Amino acid sequence: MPSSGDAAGRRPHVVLIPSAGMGHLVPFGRLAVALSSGHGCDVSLVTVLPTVSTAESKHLDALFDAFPAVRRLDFELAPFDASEFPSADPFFLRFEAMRRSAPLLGPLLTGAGASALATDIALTSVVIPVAKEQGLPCHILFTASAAMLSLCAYFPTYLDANAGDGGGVGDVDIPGVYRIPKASIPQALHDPNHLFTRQFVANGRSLTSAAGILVNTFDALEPEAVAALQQGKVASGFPPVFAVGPLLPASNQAKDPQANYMEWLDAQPARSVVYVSFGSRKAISGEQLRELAAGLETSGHRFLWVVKSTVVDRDDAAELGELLGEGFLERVEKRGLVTKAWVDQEEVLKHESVALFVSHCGWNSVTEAAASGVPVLALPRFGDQRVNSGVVARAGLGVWADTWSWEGEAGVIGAEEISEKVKAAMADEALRRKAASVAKAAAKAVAGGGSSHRCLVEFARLCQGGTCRTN
Ligand SMILES: O=c1ccn([C@@H]2O[C@H](COP(=O)(O)OP(=O)(O)O[C@H]3O[C@H](CO)[C@@H](O)[C@H](O)[C@H]3O)[C@@H](O)[C@H]2O)c(=O)[nH]1
Repeated sequence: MPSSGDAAGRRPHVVLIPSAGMGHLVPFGRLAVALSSGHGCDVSLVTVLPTVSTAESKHLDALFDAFPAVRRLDFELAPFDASEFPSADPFFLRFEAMRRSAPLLGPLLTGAGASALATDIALTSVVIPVAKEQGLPCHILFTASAAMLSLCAYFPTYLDANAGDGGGVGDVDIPGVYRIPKASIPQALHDPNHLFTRQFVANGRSLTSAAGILVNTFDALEPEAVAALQQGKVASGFPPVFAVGPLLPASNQAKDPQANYMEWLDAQPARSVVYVSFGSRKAISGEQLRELAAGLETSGHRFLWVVKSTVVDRDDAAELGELLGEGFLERVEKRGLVTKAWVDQEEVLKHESVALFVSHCGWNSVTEAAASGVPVLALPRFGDQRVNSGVVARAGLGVWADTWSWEGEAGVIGAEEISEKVKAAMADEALRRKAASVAKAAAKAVAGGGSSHRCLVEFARLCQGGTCRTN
């Protein structure tokens, strides 16, 4: 039953505070739509200004237009002198600006009449203290996999237990989940003194301060990790965990009027196209791009390849043709489309011509492939993407070519290997059937009475001031 209000009949007002980057903003927008449309919550989505990219501004504008029930709560960052950090990336600068603007957040939340908050793991050190001051429960929407959440939750304990072993990190056997091999763990975590590792450990410890943790996954996709987290096997004192995914696309992507990829897909035979995309962030080097181009060419298959300037190393910011190898675009003209546009990935994955998704396994892409039943050929690059690729392989949603040699996150996979893997995955009927069954399980999870739907109901009840029955 959706919550219908507190004793005085008031609906809970959940304020969502995302961190920067499309990979984080997209699931927050989807959660906002889900909570406001079917679960009796008033929902505000904090829009941090200025946004870090035009993709973000366009995405937010399209979302608020399409879903007026989601309130826009603008949060103007206090000006600060970014030249203090000459070589910092935009995401670090955004975090620093948020940290410095934290005193402005309390009045914003009071003014909005918030009754509960949900924020990103990256912002807990900023938001949880403000929530405490305001007496508001603060939840986390974890935007990566439950496997990654369990690694994050367990990692502080793991490091404490292995402190005497020369400080290195090996395989990590997460209680109740499974053993994550060293080669899958984000590379920076191999060094316990790395800044990223210290932040990861701080994030892991902060999880127990949250009132609840939402994860964009579902029971059937990650049965071990979801159960272990919900049963408190991974870390003690863990808050309730709500597996609410796949958070469904809200069909609200900002459309690029110049882009012709849908017409191109319409003209291709059913289940003939390999869709290739590596998310919204820098994820692939120029050298890897050229190997991928050559691999796609020799595979002989049709392909739609989304190459973003932000996905290309800054040093390689050349024209596409030059970037992908001489004559490539001309040679593949009849069977390949390479675009720099922002595509509506949901629409692409649902298109009947698409047969395979060559993906970096950013978690949103994995959940979208799961919802669409398109098999994944995992080509992870950095951060959580190897852990996610392991999930993809375990669930039968795709193949992770873990025979691909591990040469660190900057390693390059050769054209021949890519070509062989693409050909094998395109010919794999059993894989196609398994991916379709994952999509059925995803649809069941989010339908009324399904596991993810029940978790959202429980979450809304908790925001209402009720008790939680999920865990
Ligand atoms: O042309 C495009 C490109 C991307 N997308 C969407 O943008 C999102 C991208 O998210 P994701 O697939 O997760 O990739 P990243 O942008 O790389 O995501 C970052 O955030 C994720 C969630 O925390 C992590 O799992 C990744 O490793 C991290 O790089 C997805 O919803 C895509 O559908 C589009 O719709 N059109």
